[in-house]
Amino acid sequence: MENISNIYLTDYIPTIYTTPCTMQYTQNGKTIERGIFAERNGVLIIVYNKTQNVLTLVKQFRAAAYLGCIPEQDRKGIIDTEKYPPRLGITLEFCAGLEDKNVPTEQIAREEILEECGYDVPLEKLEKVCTYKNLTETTGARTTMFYCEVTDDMRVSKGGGVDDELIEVMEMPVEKVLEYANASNVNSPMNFMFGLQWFLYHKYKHKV
Ligand SMILES: Nc1ncnc2c1ncn2[C@@H]1O[C@H](COP(=O)(O)OP(=O)(O)O[C@H]2O[C@H](CO)[C@@H](O)[C@H](O)[C@H]2O)[C@@H](O)[C@H]1O
Repeated sequence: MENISNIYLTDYIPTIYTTPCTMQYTQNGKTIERGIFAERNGVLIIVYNKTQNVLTLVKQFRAAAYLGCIPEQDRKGIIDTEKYPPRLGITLEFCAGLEDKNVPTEQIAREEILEECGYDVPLEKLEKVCTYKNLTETTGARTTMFYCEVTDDMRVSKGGGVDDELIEVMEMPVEKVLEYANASNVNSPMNFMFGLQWFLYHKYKHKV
């Protein structure tokens, strides 16, 4: 996973995943401009394997998380990977994915669990938690969070993602996840911290 080299930034190349734009509006007579990096809506699934009593998480290299570790003055040309090793961009997250098909959100979530974590779950196993905004100022996209309990017999593959995804599935006892999340610097997104808090409060306290 960390075999990453030849990293450099280019001008923005349009993709179907992100749309940068500027919104202008007049508020109380004053013209305001706001830069927006619109992105697609997505799903996040807290997967708990109740045979093993572990949370099923995913580890992967995230380009934006890596970029955030590099000061602006060192972003020109080929990035110095001795100074900024690619492991800085490896994050631990809940299973997640973008709503890139015109099918119900539950179906997107089911497919992400299969592709990333290797569990084939019936739709009725998915418990919708809530839908929330990712970042209100920069993207405005929403994520629908689900909770899903799985058992060993639902495993049909190793998971690991599809196409250019390179995902390592990490099945961790809750105590280990808590140890990780209690560090002063955590290489995980806000939705991981939120999902973990939700799980502890609504599910885990009833299990111990
Ligand atoms: N910005 C981008 N530029 C180019 N290609 C891209 C891209 N984002 C995705 N892709 C392509 O789409 C593929 C599938 O992505 P997924 O649907 O699995 O979403 P991902 O797990 O990256 O999380 C995504 O969805 C979750 C849930 O909303 C978010 O938390 C997370 O930030 C978001 O990356 C990637 O392998 C990549 O090829």
